Amino acid sequence: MPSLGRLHLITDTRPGRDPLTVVRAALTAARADLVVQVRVEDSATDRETYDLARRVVALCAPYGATCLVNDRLHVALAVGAAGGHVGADDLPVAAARHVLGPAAVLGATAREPGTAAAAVTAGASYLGVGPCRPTRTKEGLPPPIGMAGVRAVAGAVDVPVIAIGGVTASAVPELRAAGAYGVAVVGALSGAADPARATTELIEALTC
Ligand SMILES: Cc1ncc(COP(=O)(O)OP(=O)(O)O)c(N)n1
Ligand SMILES: Cc1nc(C(=O)O)sc1CCOP(=O)(O)O
Ligand SMILES: [Mg+2]
Repeated sequence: MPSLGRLHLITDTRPGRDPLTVVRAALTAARADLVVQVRVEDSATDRETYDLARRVVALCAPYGATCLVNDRLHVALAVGAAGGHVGADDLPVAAARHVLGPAAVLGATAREPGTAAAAVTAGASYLGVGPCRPTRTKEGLPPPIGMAGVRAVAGAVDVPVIAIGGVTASAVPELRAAGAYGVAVVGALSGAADPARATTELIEALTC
């Protein structure tokens, strides 16, 4: 399995957003270092998800960037994505690994060390850990786990920890110091006036 990119751009498909324009801009700046996770609203149909994911796979390919699909692993397989991401309401990690196969990238959400270690044992190749900080992008999340929460999970596992939730470039140094390998963002790129420049700032913070 190739090494995992440190910057994960999660598509923002809320009304009024333009996820493909943001993906294109981020790819020009991050190239092969970018992981794009196709995440859609729960109300989106499988066909809509498939159409978006197919386009993202095609955009990523010339750059050697990685495309993952959130939740809907059948869509990941159908479009030839590199893998997927699952959380507590999705397929269990072991079942997701069975569906995707041994070579796929498989992310799992974990908020504390016990579930993190269990997810790795079940087959997760990276963990999405958060919310690190307050975020308005997703409703219904538990309170932020902060840097201490990231540190606790990172100390319990030997796979990359991808910090998520309210992440900005200025927060990256403390997240790395807490053990995060990389970050996943929605608003920091989707809401940026210049997504390519914002991508460069995140990559620089992640690799300096
Ligand atoms: C990198 C990363 N981390 C966490 C999540 C959240 O997944 P989940 O808990 O399944 O919630 P939804 O995104 O499906 O609403 C993620 N998608 N990516
Ligand atoms: C989809 C998602 N999952 C989270 C979790 O903590 O599990 S936080 C989140 C949204 C992250 O968006 P932003 O970068 O705009 O804060
Ligand atoms: Mg999910």
